[in-house]
Amino acid sequence: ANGPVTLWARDPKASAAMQATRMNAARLDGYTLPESVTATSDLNAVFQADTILLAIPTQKLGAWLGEHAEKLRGKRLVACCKGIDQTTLRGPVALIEATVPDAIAAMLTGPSFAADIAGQLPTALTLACADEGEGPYLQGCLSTPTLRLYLSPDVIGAELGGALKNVIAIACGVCMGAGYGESARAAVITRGFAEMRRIGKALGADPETLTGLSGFGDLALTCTSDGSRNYRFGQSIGAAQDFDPTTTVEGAATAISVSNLAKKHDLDLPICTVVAALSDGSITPDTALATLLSRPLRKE
Ligand SMILES: NC(=O)C1=CN([C@@H]2O[C@H](COP(=O)(O)OP(=O)(O)OC[C@H]3O[C@@H](n4cnc5c(N)ncnc54)[C@H](O)[C@@H]3O)[C@@H](O)[C@H]2O)C=CC1
Ligand SMILES: O=C(CO)COP(=O)(O)O
Repeated sequence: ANGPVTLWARDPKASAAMQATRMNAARLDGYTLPESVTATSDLNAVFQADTILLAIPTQKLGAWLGEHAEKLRGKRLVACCKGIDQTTLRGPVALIEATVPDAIAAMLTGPSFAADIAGQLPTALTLACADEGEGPYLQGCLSTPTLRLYLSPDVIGAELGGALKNVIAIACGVCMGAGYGESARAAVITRGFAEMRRIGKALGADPETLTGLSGFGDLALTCTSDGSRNYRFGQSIGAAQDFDPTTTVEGAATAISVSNLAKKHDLDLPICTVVAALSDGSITPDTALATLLSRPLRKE
């Protein structure tokens, strides 16, 4: 809404339809694009901008950045995706920093369903940027009267919160789909949050960041709402129902990355580990439950 904004999509038919109808019927039906938005499939139009928001799913981001690294040099690159890359075990900001080292990297994250933002419902997010000069600039130009951005210098904490809450949301969906109940879901949210803090500590995140919008805030939203695709994916596993494989479910891939991070850093992450196995169908919900409940009793 603060435009002008160029909205790029790979598929020329999809971008032409968006430009003509002012809607994205396939992904965000019922919402009109602001007049300031121009949809295109021409990437050169994107490279003319100084600030680029990247909403490509995390597992595809590294290759896209690598392909266009030269054109992205010196730009402000704001990652909007939430996940940990399976190949490199990096989050979106670390992927940007590794691939386009002279870009200004930032992360926009926190509790926000796309439809809520498009409907101009009140929303608060974290804008994480380690650059003290550019962070406030991005905070200002991406905030609107209904979209309130809080600034953080902690990009590691912000990218971990967004990535890990999706994994815990799958576990919560499984819990509800399998009929384990709301008390069990509350336990998963709480013990999942403990795992998030454990990973954050190992990777150098500020613990305060994980208690903010990008961590606890997004965990609260995604673990309790079937507006979340990760939660719904978990529900389908719990209820042994089919799930549309074309739906973007970042937490399934990220759970595997987290399991590998657990091995690398010698971390005990039981919920994330069972989510990785549940997501690829190698264990059932009842086996996951038995695994978690039979662990030795310990201090909280
Ligand atoms: N939808 C939501 O409410 C929110 C989504 N996000 C994050 O945004 C990211 C994207 O999610 P959505 O936009 O919701 O998913 P989506 O599935 O609606 O859209 C993803 C788009 O990326 C395109 N795409 C896939 N691979 C690509 C590639 N290699 N190059 C170019 N385009 C490619 C797909 O064709 C699709 O149009 C995810 O990381 C998600 O966690 C974050 C906050 C809210
Ligand atoms: O990140 C989101 C909300 O903050 C969207 O969650 P899903 O990707 O699970 O739909």
